[in-house]
Amino acid sequence: MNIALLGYGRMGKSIEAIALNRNHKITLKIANATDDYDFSNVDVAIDFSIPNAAVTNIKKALDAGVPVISGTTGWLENYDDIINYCNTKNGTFLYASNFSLGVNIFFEINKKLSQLMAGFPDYSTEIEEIHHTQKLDAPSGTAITLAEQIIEQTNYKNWTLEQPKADEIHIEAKRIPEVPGTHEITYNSEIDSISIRHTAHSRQGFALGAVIAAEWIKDKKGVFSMKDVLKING
Ligand SMILES: NC(=O)C1=CN([C@@H]2O[C@H](COP(=O)(O)OP(=O)(O)OC[C@H]3O[C@@H](n4cnc5c(N)ncnc54)[C@H](OP(=O)(O)O)[C@@H]3O)[C@@H](O)[C@H]2O)C=CC1
Ligand SMILES: O=C(O)C1=N[C@H](C(=O)O)C[C@H](O)C1
Repeated sequence: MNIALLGYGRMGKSIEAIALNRNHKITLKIANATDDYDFSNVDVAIDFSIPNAAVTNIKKALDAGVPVISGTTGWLENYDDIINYCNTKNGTFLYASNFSLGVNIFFEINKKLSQLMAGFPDYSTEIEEIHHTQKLDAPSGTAITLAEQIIEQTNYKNWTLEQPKADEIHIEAKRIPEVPGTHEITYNSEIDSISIRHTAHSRQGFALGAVIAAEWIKDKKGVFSMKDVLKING
């Protein structure tokens, strides 16, 4: 399979290593907006760039009729626009705030736990995410997905990085050198606390998940999620 890497930073390089190891070729690398987007020899595009570049990168791939997966976070205010654009072009698109198998299992645990906790209003919910100091966005895309899952199951209406109101989930975003990504959800009452945590030990899981998603999506049409790729029921 011929892959375009839209973004060639930490994730782009990790994806390249795994893709080559799985006998794929990297036939296009875009490192900034002025590069030549020549998709003529590309089967799938993988976007791990920066929040300001993701929308343009995704649209350029869709314009070229190339299936595109995006792991870039911090651009989701434009998600609906991208879905409409993809459908108009009869294209193929998949976004995931987190491509690792472990976090996608963790998402299911989060959903189940929040369903259970919805019946126990003495507990309040908070989310902590920890990432490396180069990360441009806060909170992480993964923390937003976790918060949205909880909001769907409970009386919480929103999330906030600030001091939370009663109907808001507080997300604490910590930046510590070299941390690949840690997410913890805690339910606190006066009596006790219940926590679930996912800790990434490296970027390997994100990169492998992205390559597996690219292999899966290559010949498909439509809009997909990692639940489709990993065949998660829930
Ligand atoms: N969904 C998931 O599983 C994961 C998502 N991510 C997300 O992926 C994104 C990338 O992360 P990471 O690799 O660590 O970040 P990096 O900063 O290491 O890489 C991003 C790269 O994109 C480059 N870039 C700038 N402008 C453009 C452009 N117009 N087109 C293409 N590339 C451009 C940057 O170049 P320059 O430095 O010169 O600006 C940089 O090299 C982030 O949004 C992060 O949150 C990260 C890990 C997992
Ligand atoms: O920027 C990162 O590094 C990561 N970003 C993603 C996010 O924002 O959730 C996924 C992972 O946690 C690493």
